[in-house]
Amino acid sequence: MPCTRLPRSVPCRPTHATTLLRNHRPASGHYIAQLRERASDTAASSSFNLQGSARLQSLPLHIDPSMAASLRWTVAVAAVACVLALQGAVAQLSPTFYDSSCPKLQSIVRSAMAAAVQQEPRMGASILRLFFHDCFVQGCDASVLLDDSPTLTGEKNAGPNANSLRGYEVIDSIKSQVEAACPGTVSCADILALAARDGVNLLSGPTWAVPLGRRDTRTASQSAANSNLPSPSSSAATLVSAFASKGLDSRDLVALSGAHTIGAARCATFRSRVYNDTNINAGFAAKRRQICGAQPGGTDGNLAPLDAMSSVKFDNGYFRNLVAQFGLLHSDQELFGGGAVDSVTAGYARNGAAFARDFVTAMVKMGNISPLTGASGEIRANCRKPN
Ligand code: HEM
Ligand SMILES: [Ca+2]
Repeated sequence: MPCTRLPRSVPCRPTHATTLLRNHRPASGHYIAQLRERASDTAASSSFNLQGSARLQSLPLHIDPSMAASLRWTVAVAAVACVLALQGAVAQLSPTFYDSSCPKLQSIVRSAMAAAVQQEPRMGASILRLFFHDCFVQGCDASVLLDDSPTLTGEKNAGPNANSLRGYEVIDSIKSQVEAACPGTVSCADILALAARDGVNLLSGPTWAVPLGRRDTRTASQSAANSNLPSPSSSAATLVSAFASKGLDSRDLVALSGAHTIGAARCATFRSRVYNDTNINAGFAAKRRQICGAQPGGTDGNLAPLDAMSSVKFDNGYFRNLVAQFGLLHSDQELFGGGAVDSVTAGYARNGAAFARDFVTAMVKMGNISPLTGASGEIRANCRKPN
């Protein structure tokens, strides 16, 4: 007798899901309908991630009930998804997360970013970097956007961020437009993810569907910002391990470093390279020394483009620079010149489309670092402070 009725008392719990899988026989659509109902009940009554429930609900609709094998497979998938969602074992972000709750979201972000980039092209770069510095510290949870307050030490004054990160007002302005359209619905963490994507695309880079559904943290970690964010003096091995500790491999490292195809850096971050490194084009080093004096101090804030060829165009110029020893940061040049990732860098220098493809994949991966979902965290009203 196929299992056609699930007692209402059976919750969506790991043990029960295992039982479900073991006892399951080719079943009817009725069974699936109950499983769906169970999933949405659970969603309503617990911290079950709503996206997980949406996924469960859409699963069986495409199944022909006469196909016993696929039906069994569907039940297995649904049960496993239920287990994982309840355990919070998988981050369940989805590009359609706000489709019904905030249909204008993507167009609001896009047009605000278009205005910001038109006013100052570098802003596309600055917002992209904000997203990186968010994701590497406690995950993509908008911790980077929190201001210091008497009760909270934020990340903005951490070494890698102070006098360096920029673009906070652009995020504030997008947030207030989004709040006006859909109050209390969209997280600052998701706004940042979308704005970073649009900044890249507005500077002629690729575009992609951004998985959404992150929530905002109530805490920040200045110490993690100081220790997790790689320094421009890092070696290749240090960079590889910093990225590995975030679940990103060396190919992701190289692709994501391609973000330095746009934007600028301060002398404070590349002075030592242009005065001391030997793996640098001599003429290029001499030119950059003219921007920065030999001593720290007055010229620390002077800027040079990270990509000498085209710092407002998202292309593969960054990698072509590296192959010619025109890397601006010591850490940039570490990605080419006798190390383990040379072949990846050279590949991107030859093939801009391959870079764009891998950059998108790596951005989605980076955006998946420890998001808060379900009932964790909150939807901040103001990106600068917890509710
Ligand atoms: C691999 C390790 C990385 C290191 C050591 C590094 C370091 C730096 C440094 C020192 C600057 C200049 C900051 C300043 O002068 O104030 C910078 C700028 C920038 N970084 Fe990175 N970065 C890394 C990876 C990334 C990643 C993964 C992204 C994004 C996916 C990124 C995006 C940017 C952008 C867009 C800028 C220019 C920002 C602007 O013009 O406002 N970086 N980075
Ligand atoms: Ca964060």
